[in-house]
Amino acid sequence: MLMLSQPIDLLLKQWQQQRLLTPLDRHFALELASIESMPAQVAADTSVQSPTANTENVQQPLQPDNSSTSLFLLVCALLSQQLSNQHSCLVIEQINLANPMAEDSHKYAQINCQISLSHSQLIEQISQFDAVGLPGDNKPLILEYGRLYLNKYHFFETQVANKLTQLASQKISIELSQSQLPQLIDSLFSTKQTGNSATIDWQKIATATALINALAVITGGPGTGKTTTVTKLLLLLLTQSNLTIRLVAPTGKAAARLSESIKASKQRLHKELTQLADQSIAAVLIEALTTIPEEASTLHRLLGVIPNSHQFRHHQDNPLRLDLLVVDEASMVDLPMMHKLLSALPAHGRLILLGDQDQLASVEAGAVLADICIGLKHGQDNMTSPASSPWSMRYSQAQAQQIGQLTGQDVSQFIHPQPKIGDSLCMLMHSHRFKGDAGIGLLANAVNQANVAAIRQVWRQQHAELNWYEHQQNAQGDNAGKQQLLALSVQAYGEYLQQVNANQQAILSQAQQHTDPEQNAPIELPHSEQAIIDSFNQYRILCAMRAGEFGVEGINIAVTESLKQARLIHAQGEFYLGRPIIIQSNDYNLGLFNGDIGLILQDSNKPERLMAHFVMADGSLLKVLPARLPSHETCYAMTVHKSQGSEFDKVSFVLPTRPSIAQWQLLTKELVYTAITRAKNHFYCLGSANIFEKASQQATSRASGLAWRLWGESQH
Ligand SMILES: Nc1ncnc2c1ncn2[C@@H]1O[C@H](COP(=O)(O)OP(=O)(O)OP(=O)(O)O)[C@@H](O)[C@H]1O
Repeated sequence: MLMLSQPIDLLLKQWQQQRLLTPLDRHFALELASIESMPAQVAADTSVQSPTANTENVQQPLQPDNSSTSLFLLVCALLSQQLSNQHSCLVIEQINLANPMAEDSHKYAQINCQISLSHSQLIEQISQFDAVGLPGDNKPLILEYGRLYLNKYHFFETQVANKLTQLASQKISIELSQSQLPQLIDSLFSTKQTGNSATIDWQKIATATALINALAVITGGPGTGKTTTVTKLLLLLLTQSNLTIRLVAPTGKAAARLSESIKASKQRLHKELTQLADQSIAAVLIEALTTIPEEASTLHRLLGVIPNSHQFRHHQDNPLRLDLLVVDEASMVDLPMMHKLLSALPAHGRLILLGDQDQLASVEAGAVLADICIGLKHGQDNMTSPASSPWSMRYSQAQAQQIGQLTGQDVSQFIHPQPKIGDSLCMLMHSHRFKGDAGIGLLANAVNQANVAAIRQVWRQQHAELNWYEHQQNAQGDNAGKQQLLALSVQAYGEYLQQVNANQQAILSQAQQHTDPEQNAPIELPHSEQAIIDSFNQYRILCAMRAGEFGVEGINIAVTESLKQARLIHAQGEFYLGRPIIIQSNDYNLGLFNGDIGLILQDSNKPERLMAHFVMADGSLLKVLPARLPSHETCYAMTVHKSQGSEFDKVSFVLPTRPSIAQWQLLTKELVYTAITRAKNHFYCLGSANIFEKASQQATSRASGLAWRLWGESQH
């Protein structure tokens, strides 16, 4: 069955040493082998270094190995490797039989293992193992349609698919003859605002979608009007009935931004409504507008964290008390979290998912939002070029008809014989932020379509809002691009640090005037804490990598040094005035979570004391003594992953100079797209054209059966 250069247990160890497997992957395989009642000499822990383990780059002759134990260990190691890389399962057909442990990008890897079976024979062999069962079996591994799962992930995936399909099938009936809804919709979506009455107004259709379906998934890139649309549709829903609505996002930062966006959108809408010609309609809408909630919380807070437990207070048997849940930044929600969220939804609960399907997938397993949307990829059936295929809606006849009645929009061209969950989906494609020929929008689109010619053209056009810093040596032997990046960063963070320093000066001069602290009047500071935090959030350096000179670690050190030289910071101790920090673990007692960003500032109530200042999801300010902070690091630069759900006026994106094989796996088009779309007005990139272009062509693919469960055979 196998051809091996060494016994499998030694090979597992070798792959671990070569970092193709993690220690966990290897132990997972060995542990399962013990359940499978494999021979002791193989199943036993072989963690002691074996003198025969061959890690040299020498090709050993392959020997046949027909033991099912060896095959089982190999398959378990491959499954665990997939799970470590955020896949939900191992797709047997995708195993490279000629060299199963070789990485895709590592074409010349030495061959030390081959599987001498066809994929279908391999599936048959795997199904014979004791530890492998069929869906519903109480076995550690589940094999279904050629996908091998850990039982737990199979359960999550089937539950998520079932709940989404069931929600999508729940229609909300509207008695149109007695409803004011069509007039209300018309009043909210005037042609003046959408600009062009001849084209389809997808925001209007997204609104109708959420009015008539218990599940609505509204997706689109930055500035396509997701928040504007959801505000309007909440308004319409609230004119119909009193609903308990909750707004959530995966992180505190994203929740705070959702709150801000909803508030801003309500204000804009209020202004528009006061100008409506029909005063009676305006009165109905303005009244409902005031009842739209503004406060958003994190998913964790909504579900009720139980400290030191993976369980939440709300679940299937203690559902959430709400009628409608709006989840923003849904692309960040991983498979286990989506399962927990859907299980906690009450039976009558409606769900609206908002997000950008093209952004980075969740940090943990799965790519739930992308899997939900994949059925809208036109031409997906032949899978020729999924990255660049266009999106196309997929409606049932009844849905198209109802949309027509509610909005006056004709979507009959999108009627599909097998709409599946398509009736619940609506994609907004027109960005109102990056208008026409704005460079950031054009670059984001070109990357999204993995279109190298278009990427080159956008850079050639020399848009004012796009700047390229090349990794190249200058006469002094320094990296010229990096020097430019550091100069820009000193200038950009300089504005924030000048405010911090101006406050310090004000405090010092006050202290000099009043030597008796008892007599100190409250100090009038030139800049409020909020203004300082807003100033810091104007600019951010986003790195593709964590480690190395051009990773978060190296860039943070370099920026700190440059700011010191510019005398903008006086970084003597660990906690110096103005140091930005990012939290790296959850502290439920303090209410701080992984990814929260804080600034070390003087406490306005007690200026002699430095405190870490955080803006919470509800917009309030949390001050924490530095000594009490959970693990954290400096945050002039952060990873693109951690920047999801945030936006900055200016963004610098840093690519590595010579990525390793492992680093190449992280350099994907979703990463580049996410970095670009964090920038509102200026995008700077430090890199090399070939790395930028190659990364833009690498689409993330997460093995999962969710798309197939939701959309059927064409996504198999
Ligand atoms: N139909 C429209 N016509 C004109 N401007 C619009 C329209 N829809 C939204 N906008 C404007 O576009 C901007 C972005 O809208 P909005 O915040 O709703 O987008 P979003 O998709 O939620 O963005 P983000 O990706 O930042 O969450 C806002 O200034 C909004 O007023």
